Formats: sequence, structure tokens, C-alpha cells
Amino acid sequence: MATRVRPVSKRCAVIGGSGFLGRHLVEKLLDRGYSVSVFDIRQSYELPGVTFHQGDLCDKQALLSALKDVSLVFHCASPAPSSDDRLLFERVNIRGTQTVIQACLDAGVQKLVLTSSASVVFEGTDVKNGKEDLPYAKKPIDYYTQTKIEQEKLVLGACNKPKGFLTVAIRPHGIFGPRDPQLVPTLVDAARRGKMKFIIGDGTNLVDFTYVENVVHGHILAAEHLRADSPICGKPYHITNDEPIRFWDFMSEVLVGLGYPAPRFHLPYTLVYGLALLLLLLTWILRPVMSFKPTFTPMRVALAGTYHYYSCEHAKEHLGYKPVVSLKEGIARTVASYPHLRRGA
Ligand SMILES: NC(=O)C1=CN([C@@H]2O[C@H](COP(=O)(O)OP(=O)(O)OC[C@H]3O[C@@H](n4cnc5c(N)ncnc54)[C@H](OP(=O)(O)O)[C@@H]3O)[C@@H](O)[C@H]2O)C=CC1
Ligand SMILES: CC(C)CCC[C@@H](C)[C@H]1CC[C@H]2C3=C(CC[C@]12C)[C@@]1(C)CCC(=O)C[C@@H]1CC3
Repeated sequence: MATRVRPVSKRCAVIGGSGFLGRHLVEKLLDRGYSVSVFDIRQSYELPGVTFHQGDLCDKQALLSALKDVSLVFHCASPAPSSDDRLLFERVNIRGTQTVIQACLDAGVQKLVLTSSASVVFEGTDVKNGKEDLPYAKKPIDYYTQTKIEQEKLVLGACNKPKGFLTVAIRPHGIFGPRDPQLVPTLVDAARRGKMKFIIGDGTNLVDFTYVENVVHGHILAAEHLRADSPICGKPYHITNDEPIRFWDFMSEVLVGLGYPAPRFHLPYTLVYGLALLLLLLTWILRPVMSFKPTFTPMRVALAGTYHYYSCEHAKEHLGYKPVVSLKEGIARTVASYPHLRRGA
């Protein structure tokens, strides 16, 4: 059994701490006795024990004031994948992350924990029980993934034991839970528009969905195990619920929990993927005159119709990781947290 490692300093910073994952992380850090400096482009709440610093992470001076007297930094800021804005992703995820690293070095930060993504190895084709030694996607599925790859390389490459700067990356997959602005709201929006009647493919594809508290747990374990003599320095770790589930069973459980019917009719994967590509092309052509966001993007169709689940054995071995909330409990808590998204609400 892994030993519990005590944090050296109890002051840390969460870059992206106003976001979905970031705020859950901040709340757990406070529970564990840390004081937290949040750096984010927006401030979405107030909490005792938290100091807010509003700014863009591409601005080193702004970052430096948030990193004062901080020895541990969590970097979980990113533009939303649905924005699909190449220039924004490159600016924030690549150049912004270089700025974060430089600011950490200038401020004397000792540990940097990056929220990466398991999708850095996903190319739109099946991944079954993928381990961390899978190569990065050669043809990333979108700009978000492409820049998450570069971001992870930068952070892991910056790990420098002689300089006393240690880094690690957590690769979660399909994070869900209360206050998630993406997964459940998108699903309900599609259901309300009558678009959730169909299952893409045969519906047997297994996928990881990870309850947000498990992702938080993985981050804190990584931070507290990050020492110069630890095997985790400069390494990525998958963090999942360790309970792969059929993509369409997960969607159905959430939909039914919120009072919507489960999808029933099957459509061939290649047909829907082709239609999604056509629709994307149409949005590009029509952009000068009108803009609309399709629900079924090629990326979502690929995620909905393929296997993509990952092994978290390395996290168990090196971090003593074990999910703290089961998938069943996570779904129940999530469904209960969205009364306003229930059918008829
Ligand atoms: N959600 C998921 O399923 C998964 C997420 N991840 C990763 O987890 C991390 C957190 O994701 P999640 O909580 O879902 O995302 P959120 O969008 O909820 O949180 C990200 C936060 O970062 C902020 N931010 C964006 N750009 C900047 C910037 N230039 N400077 C400062 N702050 C900025 C966002 O502000 P604003 O909202 O105004 O843009 C937001 O508050 C991300 O790195 C993401 O790539 C990985 C795997 C799966
Ligand atoms: C309309 C339906 C076919 C799909 C609705 C649910 C989707 C919005 C989500 C299902 C899988 C999710 C997912 C992500 C975002 C939300 C989904 C597409 C990520 C792309 C978020 C960022 C990552 O790093 C990887 C995630 C994979 C799973």
C-alpha cells in the first residue's frame, strides 16, 4: 500500500481555478488545509481561504503576482474544446503554457502539476486499455488535442531535478460532475431538440467517464508524491474511474435520470461521421454570412462511436490512486445536481 506523503508547504496556486475542474480542485485543497491562490481570466465565486487573481495566463507579470510565496502550482486552464479556435488554442495552450513555466521558474515554484488529457493519444480510432506509453496522436482529432499534446510535452520537458523544478501531468478522460458546463448541458440540449434518438454505431463501444472528484484526487496525489526521488517526475498519468462503460449506456443513464428517453435507433458510424464532416464544411463556407454550431461535430461523433478507455495501473502503482467515487454514485450525484435541466423544468 502507498504511503501518504505530507505536503511541504500549504500554499498553492490553481491556474484555471474558476473553471469546472479547477473549482472542485480548489474546494478539496481547502478541505485539506491548503491556502489557495486562484489565477483565471474570470472570477466565478468567492471562498474563504482563496485569493483571486484575474488575468490572462499569457501575461507573465500578472501570473507572477499570483505565484508569490507559492511552491506548488496546478495548471488546469484551457479554452473550451468546443471553441475550435486554432489561434486561441495555440496562444493559450502552447505559448501561455511556456509563460506559465517561465513564471514558475522566476517565482521559485518547486512543483507544477498539469491537467493534460487522455485524448493526447486519441486519433479517432479505437483505444482499448491504453497505457501511458502509447505514442502521441500523429493526426490529432482537432486543434484542442493538437495543442494539449504540445502543452504536455512542454510541461514534462521542463522537469529539472538539479534546478529543483518538478513536473507531472494528469491525463483525465471525460470528466463529469456537478457544475460541468459541457457534457450534461450539451447532452440535454441535444435531447431537448429531439437529437438524442439515435445511437451512433452498434453501441457496444466502451469509454471512460471520470467523476470530477476522482480527477481532483489524482491531481492532489500527484502533487503530494512529486519529489526529486520519485518515479513520477516528468511523467504523464491516466486518471479514470477504472470502470469503462458503453458510451451509449452512460448517455442513457444520464438522460433517463433527468427524465428524457434513452436513444434507441442505430445509425451507421461512417454515415454519421461523413455527415458531421459535411456539416463542418458547411459552417466554414457559410461563416461570412451566418454562424451556427453543429451538435454533432466530427470530434463528438468519433468520441461517441469508438472505444477509448485507458489503464490507470501506473497511477495506482506510483500514486496510490484508487477512485474515491464509483461511476454509479457519480452519475447519481451529477443527475441530482442539475434540477434545472430535468425534462419539463
Ligand atoms: N472536461 C473534460 O472532460 C476534460 C478536461 N480536461 C482538461 O481539464 C482542464 C480543465 O477543464 P474544465 O474544467 O473542463 O474547463 P473549464 O473551461 O471549465 O475551465 C478552464 C478555466 O480556464 C480559464 N481560462 C481559459 N483561458 C484562460 C487564459 N488565457 N488565462 C486564464 N484562464 C483561462 C477558463 O475561463 P473561460 O471559461 O472564461 O474560458 C476557465 O475558467 C483543461 O486543461 C482541459 O483541457 C482534460 C480531459 C477531459
Ligand atoms: C451530442 C452527443 C453525441 C454527445 C454529447 C456529449 C459530449 C458533449 C461529450 C461526450 C464525451 C465528452 C468528452 C469531451 C467533451 C464533452 C464530450 C464530447 C472532451 C473532448 C473534453 C476535453 C478532453 O480533453 C477530452 C474529452 C473527451 C470526452
